[in-house]
Amino acid sequence: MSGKTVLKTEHLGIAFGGLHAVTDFNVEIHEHELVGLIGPNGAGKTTVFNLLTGVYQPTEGAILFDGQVMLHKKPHQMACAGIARTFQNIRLFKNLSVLDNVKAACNLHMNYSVFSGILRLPSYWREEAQIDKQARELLAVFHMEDKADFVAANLPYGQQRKLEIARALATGATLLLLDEPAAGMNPTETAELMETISLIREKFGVTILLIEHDMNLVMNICERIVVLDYGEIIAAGTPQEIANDPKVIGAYLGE
Ligand SMILES: Nc1ncnc2c1ncn2[C@@H]1O[C@H](COP(=O)(O)OP(=O)(O)OP(=O)(O)O)[C@@H](O)[C@H]1O
Repeated sequence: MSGKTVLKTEHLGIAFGGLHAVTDFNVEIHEHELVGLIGPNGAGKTTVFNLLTGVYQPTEGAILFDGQVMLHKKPHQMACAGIARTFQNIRLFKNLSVLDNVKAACNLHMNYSVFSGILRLPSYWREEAQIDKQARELLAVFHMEDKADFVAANLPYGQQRKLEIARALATGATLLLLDEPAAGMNPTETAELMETISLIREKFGVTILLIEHDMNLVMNICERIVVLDYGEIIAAGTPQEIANDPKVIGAYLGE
């Protein structure tokens, strides 16, 4: 596999009391890769995302991001380092406009001081104008520029999901973790989402790890797939290899 390693986990694991939700999770993901993380309900997929984003601290193993060991990092520190995510249940600022949702994420890297922000000094306005421009450009990539002033809660479901991805990208992330991006979407919205995911990978050069139950989406756009069952990796490989793996078939059929 070519390209530098963006994310590496070494024997990553977490136990909640006696329950080992994730055990000995080892993956290596390279720059620009699009990797799927699949598995039956309760297999530990979201827990892996919570570990990678600092929501949970591992009880075993390590996470390396861009070659750095990410030890005891909080969610905002993971975001600043370049790991952004979306959620299974959409978490937008529902009462804010579409544009403000994206701008709030851009603010992660704002440089003006609190002082110039409070006093509205020229440096604040310069940066504010720049962020406005960036946010609108990002919305245009998602064909949502005409929705900039809509209240987020009023968008159709599929567009709320797209906005969540736009917001994750606006943080300047290099690794995007998408938790069931197609959940609740109709086939047309899912097809459009698949195009959007491919497009943003090309345009922004991001690396993507996605959890998804829609096998059509996973098999079509992922280059590699990692399969979890009862918190452990039972298979990893190309979509073709995964589709024919007896362990995977067994896990899905509950054997
Ligand atoms: N904070 C927690 N405390 C206790 N148990 C937890 C916690 N978070 C997750 N678990 C347990 O860890 C296991 C894995 O859950 P997780 O949500 O990661 O699965 P999943 O693969 O994402 O499932 P789904 O596809 O249904 O979303 C489950 O048994 C769950 O109950």
